[in-house]
Amino acid sequence: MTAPRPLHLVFMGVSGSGKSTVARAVQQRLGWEMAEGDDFHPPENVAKMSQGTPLTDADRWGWLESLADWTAERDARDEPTVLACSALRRAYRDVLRRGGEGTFFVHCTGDKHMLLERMNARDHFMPPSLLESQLDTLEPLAPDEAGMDVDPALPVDRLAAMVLARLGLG
Ligand SMILES: Nc1ncnc2c1ncn2[C@@H]1O[C@H](COP(=O)(O)OP(=O)(O)OP(=O)(O)O)[C@@H](O)[C@H]1O
Ligand SMILES: O=C(O)[C@H](O)[C@@H](O)[C@H](O)[C@H](O)CO
Repeated sequence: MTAPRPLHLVFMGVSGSGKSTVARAVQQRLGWEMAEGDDFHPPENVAKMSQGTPLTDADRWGWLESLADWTAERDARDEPTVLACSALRRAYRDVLRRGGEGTFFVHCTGDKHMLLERMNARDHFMPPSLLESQLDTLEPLAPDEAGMDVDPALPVDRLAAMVLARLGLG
């Protein structure tokens, strides 16, 4: 029997959906290395978003490749990882899946009203005006993609426990 590959948990969703918050909660429970996708954006992407202009596919490919490379490096060392990354389209997730066979997506969903409220309440470069384009771009997980949906209206502790339970890590 072949040894199981390390797990790579990717917390995905539109801006304000809580992916970074839930990813961090899970990371703290598991102690795995975590990357924040926002930290990998080139300055041009951050400048664009800050000015209220949505990113295009062309803006995202290099960024996604750098995240897949980060994961692949750890996969090669048999190390599991946690990543927070919007991963809005299936084609984007295809790039991230190149990081390792054990890639599993946790989609933080949430209704638009709640997302807007949360975006308005925080201090962040991503303006709430970009939520609409994020929702237009979003392609939810298809049944054949390894992953699960979670509702970010629930408390963070509960969400982290649900993810761990689903993966048999709780
Ligand atoms: N389950 C939750 N319950 C209550 N508040 C939450 C929950 N999850 C996240 N939040 C709050 O909602 C806001 C957005 O969360 P967070 O920054 O994690 O979202 P995000 O998806 O990473 O957004 P972005 O991609 O724009 O950085 C934050 O202020 C965070 O504290
Ligand atoms: O794919 C994208 O459009 C981006 O990753 C955005 O989702 C932002 O980085 C994030 O929401 C801000 O934190």
